[in-house]
Amino acid sequence: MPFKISKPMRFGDCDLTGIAYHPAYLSMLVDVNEAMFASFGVTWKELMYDRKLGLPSLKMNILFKKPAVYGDTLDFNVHVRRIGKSSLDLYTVVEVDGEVIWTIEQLIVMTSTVDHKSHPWPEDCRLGLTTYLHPELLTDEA
Ligand SMILES: CC(C)(COP(=O)(O)OP(=O)(O)OC[C@H]1O[C@@H](n2cnc3c(N)ncnc32)[C@H](O)[C@@H]1OP(=O)(O)O)[C@@H](O)C(=O)NCCC(=O)NCCSC(=O)c1cc(O)c2ccccc2c1O
Repeated sequence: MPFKISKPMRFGDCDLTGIAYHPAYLSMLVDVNEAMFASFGVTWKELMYDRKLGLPSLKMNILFKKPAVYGDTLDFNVHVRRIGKSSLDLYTVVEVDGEVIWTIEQLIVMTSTVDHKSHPWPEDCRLGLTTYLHPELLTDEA
């Protein structure tokens, strides 16, 4: 089962032609990633402030298939494809009324915010992420 959450397309998320502006999508994606961690009890605030850990993206591969417009509801489906020692391979499918609007392959690496080097996943994160694990969605290009 992927992690699922919905987000409204607001007026400020759109360009002058009325379709989604892609930086707004990426900003929503960060909120979605944060909500996924919160769903298994790990808050980013605690990770960053107390444990001094960060979650920068190393790689993104985005496909915009159809435009979304003001008033649409974006349904995010986040699949965990692989949990490495410090890396995390996510595949997110975003739909409006069951139609795929955009997809993103995202490689995140857990890092120390002290030296900005990679850091192994803490056990609670690894366990929580396993909830959404779909290794069958891994592709050779990932
Ligand atoms: C992220 C890096 C520190 C990694 O450096 P490096 O590659 O030297 O580290 P390792 O050799 O230890 O590898 C770690 C891990 O990554 C895998 N890997 C490395 N390169 C690749 C690759 N090209 N393709 C696939 N996989 C790769 C490697 O196999 C290891 O996997 P394991 O699972 O085996 O451990 C360094 O690259 C770096 O600093 N990059 C810059 C990151 C950046 O600036 N991103 C821009 C956006 S930042 C951002 O979005 C963001 C930052 C935050 O601090 C946040 C904090 C909290 C929440 C959100 C944040 C956020 O969104």
